[in-house]
Amino acid sequence: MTRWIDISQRLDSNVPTWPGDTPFSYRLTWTKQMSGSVNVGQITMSTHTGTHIDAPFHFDENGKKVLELDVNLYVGPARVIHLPAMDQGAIGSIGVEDIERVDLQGVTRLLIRTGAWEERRVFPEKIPEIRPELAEYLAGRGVQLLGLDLPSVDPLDSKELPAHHALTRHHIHILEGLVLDDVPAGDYELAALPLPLADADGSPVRAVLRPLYSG
Ligand SMILES: Nc1ccccc1C(=O)C[C@H](N)C(=O)O
Ligand SMILES: [Zn+2]
Ligand SMILES: [Zn+2]
Repeated sequence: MTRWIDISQRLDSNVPTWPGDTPFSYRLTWTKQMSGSVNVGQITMSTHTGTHIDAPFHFDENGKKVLELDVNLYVGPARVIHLPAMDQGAIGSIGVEDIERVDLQGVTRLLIRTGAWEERRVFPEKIPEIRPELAEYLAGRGVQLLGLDLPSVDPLDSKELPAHHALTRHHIHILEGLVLDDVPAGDYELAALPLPLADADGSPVRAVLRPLYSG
């Protein structure tokens, strides 16, 4: 039995938040001393803080909300690939030509390590973006979940969110804010389940991987 590796951002008061969005906080509503029996906590956070999934309702009024998403998307085999050119500070975009060399045979969950978000404690100023035409290419190869080590699949100042929309149009679901720094490229089993939030536009997840050995 191989062990599960945590690929989630730690949620504490220092976790970076999208500029202007709700800061993360955990506090005790009741202490054990106050209640006489238990500590009871309260969390306040944006649904897009740390490692999280986007529901289509995040960017589409008629899009699915978190509870309507199929849990099967978020558990199962996943391939991790590295785009080493990105972590040299050469921030660009991720398109078909960056992925073309990768064998995507049988890959339904693709996790991309760009290494471009180096200073984890600070929200990045610029990130590589997914070029919208990549959505069609990935969908054509059977990809249904795209995960990245970035806080968004579009440029941070984008209002149109072309990559979010293109991915959704092609039935590819979005997982953001992964921590893949120490994860070698290869095949894994992934679990990154959203909470059963009935009306939500996104959800934090605890994302974990364990190596899959074939043969
Ligand atoms: N938290 C926010 C607050 C304001 C505006 C955007 C956001 C986002 O998180 C959007 C981002 N495009 C995302 O991929 O989830
Ligand atoms: Zn998001
Ligand atoms: Zn997003």
